[in-house]
Order: sequence, then C-alpha cells, then structure tokens
Amino acid sequence: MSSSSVPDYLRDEEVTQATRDLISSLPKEKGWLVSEMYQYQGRWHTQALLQGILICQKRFEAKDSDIILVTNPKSGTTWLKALVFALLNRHKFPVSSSGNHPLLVTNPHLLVPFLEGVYYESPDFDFSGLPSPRLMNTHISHLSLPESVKSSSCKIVYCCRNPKDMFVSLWHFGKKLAPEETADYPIEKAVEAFCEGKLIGGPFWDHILEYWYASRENPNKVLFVTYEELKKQTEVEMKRIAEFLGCGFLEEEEVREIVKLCSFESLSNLEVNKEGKLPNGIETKTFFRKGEIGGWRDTLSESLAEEIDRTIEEKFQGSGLKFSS
Ligand SMILES: Nc1ncnc2c1ncn2[C@@H]1O[C@H](COP(=O)(O)O)[C@@H](OP(=O)(O)O)[C@H]1O
Ligand SMILES: C[C@]12CC[C@@H]3c4ccc(OS(=O)(=O)O)cc4CC[C@H]3[C@@H]1CC[C@@H]2O
Repeated sequence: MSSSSVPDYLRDEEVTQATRDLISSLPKEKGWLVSEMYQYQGRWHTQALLQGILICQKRFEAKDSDIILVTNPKSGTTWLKALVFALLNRHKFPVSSSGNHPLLVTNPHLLVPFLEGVYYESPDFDFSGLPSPRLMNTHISHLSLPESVKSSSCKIVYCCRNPKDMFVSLWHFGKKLAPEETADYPIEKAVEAFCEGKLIGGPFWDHILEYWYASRENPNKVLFVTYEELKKQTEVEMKRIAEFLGCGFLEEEEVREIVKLCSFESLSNLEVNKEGKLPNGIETKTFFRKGEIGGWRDTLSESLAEEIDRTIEEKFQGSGLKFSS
C-alpha cells in the first residue's frame, strides 16, 4: 500500500502493460468509486482487481483438498471466512481455550487470503506453501474461475445475501472507502447502476445465479448458503458447512463456541477489528457495520427498494431462488 489514503484496489496507476493492453479493448464505464471500470467476461471490475483476476486465471492451480469461499462483495465474506477458518482449525486452535485464538488478534481477511487481491499485490505469490486444506476466498464469477478450480475436486462454499442489504452494505462501505469521491454521488444513481449490473463485480444476479445453478448441478462441489439463514440459524448452517467439507463429527459445544466467537458482537468488538488497516489500505472496521437482516429499510426509500425488487423479480424468476428479508 502506498502512502496515499486511497486503498490499493481503487488505484489505477500500478497495473502492468499486459493489463493495460487488454483493458484498451474492453468496454468501459465510469464507476462509482473509480474513474473507470472495465467489463471482462461479462463482469465490471476495477483495473486492480481485473489484473488480480487475470493473474489468478493464469497461475492458480487448485488442489483437490482446497476450499474456496465465494461471495459477491458485502454478502458476508468476513463472517464466512471467520466461521470456516475456526471450523477447519478447531483442533489446532480450540475455541474453548480461546484466550489465544488467531481470530482474537487477527482480522479474518488476514487469515484467509483473497485470491485476486493477493495476485494483484504479489503476482508471484506462491499459494502452494499454505497449510492443507488451503482456505481462500474470491469474488470471481463462476464463469471466470481458473480452470483448475472447476476441474479439480476442490470445494466451493458460496454465500449469497438479499440484494437490498447487499447494496446498502456496499453503499455505506463505499462511502467510508472513498469519502471524497462518493460525497456528491446520489443514492438514486447508485441504485440505478446496481440494477443495471454496473457496480463492481456486477451484474450481481449473474454472479448469484451461476453459483446457484452450479450448486444444483453439482451439490458435492458447490454449497449454496445465504447470509439470512446463517444469521437465523447459525449452528444449523455451520453443521451443514462442516458436513459438506467432510469435517467429521463435531461436538455441539464446539459448534456453539465457534458461532459465538465469530458472531458480529464478538468480532466487531475486538481491538483488531476496530483499529488499523489491512495491507491493502482498507480499515478493518469498515467490514463491520450493522450485521443485520433487513437493515436496508434504514437507508432505502420505498421507491428505491421497489426498483431493486423489480430487478430481483425479473432476473430471478423461474430460478427457484427466493430471498428472505
Ligand atoms: N460476524 C458477522 N456476523 C454477521 N454479519 C457480519 C459479520 N461480520 C461482518 N458482517 C457484515 O457483513 C457485511 C460485510 O460483508 P463482507 O464481509 O462481504 O464485506 C456488513 O454488513 P452490513 O453493512 O449490512 O452491516 C457487515 O456488518
Ligand atoms: C471487493 C471489495 C468490496 C468492493 C470494493 C469496491 C466497491 C465498489 C467500487 O467501485 S465501482 O467499481 O463500483 O465504481 C470499487 C471497489 C474496489 C474495492 C472493493 C473491495 C476490495 C475487497 C472487498 O471485498
């Protein structure tokens, strides 16, 4: 991260000539936080994250034992990282003797690497050194996943969130990330961009639907969970994740302890998640806001909520996927 307060993923000037060459042929649009975003394989990206995705597609070699957490931004990534990290490491770091659990002193984003972010920051990063099973996360769409992720037996846990809450979370996150750039940007315009699929990683519906269908076609490969179910019945969903990942028998007490350690109240009150920045320049506290279902009501007017609802209705009809709120 440079000395500027602008987080790395919003900066344009550090991409390679190869990325610039590709970018020159891609459709572009003015972004909300960034001056330009580019459409690659159907999705809109900042230059930095696009470069990370390109390198990831080229270099990442999945192993059968890998676990990849996939989300749209602001859909529960931080929480899912914490839960699955604690689950996989429950013998190495028992949560009951939690005085020295890594999650108490380290932000979940530093415990679970963000594939395209790491490849942007360090193109030569060697993931082969990570302990097995390797746990990583990405926002990459199903269509754009590295070939080896699809062809190997690695497992994908996909977490989806009600799009209205996801949008509102992104709206507040963006305002914290780039206060000056977003100051004069009306929420009406952001909702419009969201519904047109023109916010980072968008269209959100394609992202969700691709993983939704992949989970139905191959339930042993892709597990589809929702933020809402995780919130309403965290222990049940944790056990479902554990079973999918082949974690073996889990004591009820173990599950309870993990759920408690990873709760919004617990994580958001830790010093490490209240102070300081990630190496990419994003403040750790920006990943914790309200942590609720249906919080969109405090931010969206009725007509903006209806605009998103219309998009949801149109894009998800016939898919069998319903969002609770
Ligand atoms: N432990 C936790 N439990 C529930 N929600 C959490 C959480 N940690 C973070 N969140 C919420 O998840 C959203 C961030 O998503 P991501 O991790 O994908 O960036 C934020 O939502 P809100 O902005 O609605 O509060 C944040 O508050
Ligand atoms: C991926 C990320 C959450 C989204 C962040 C983001 C959001 C909106 C942006 O502007 S625009 O392209 O839509 O105009 C840009 C960004 C860039 C940083 C993104 C964050 C990095 C890690 C978070 O999970």
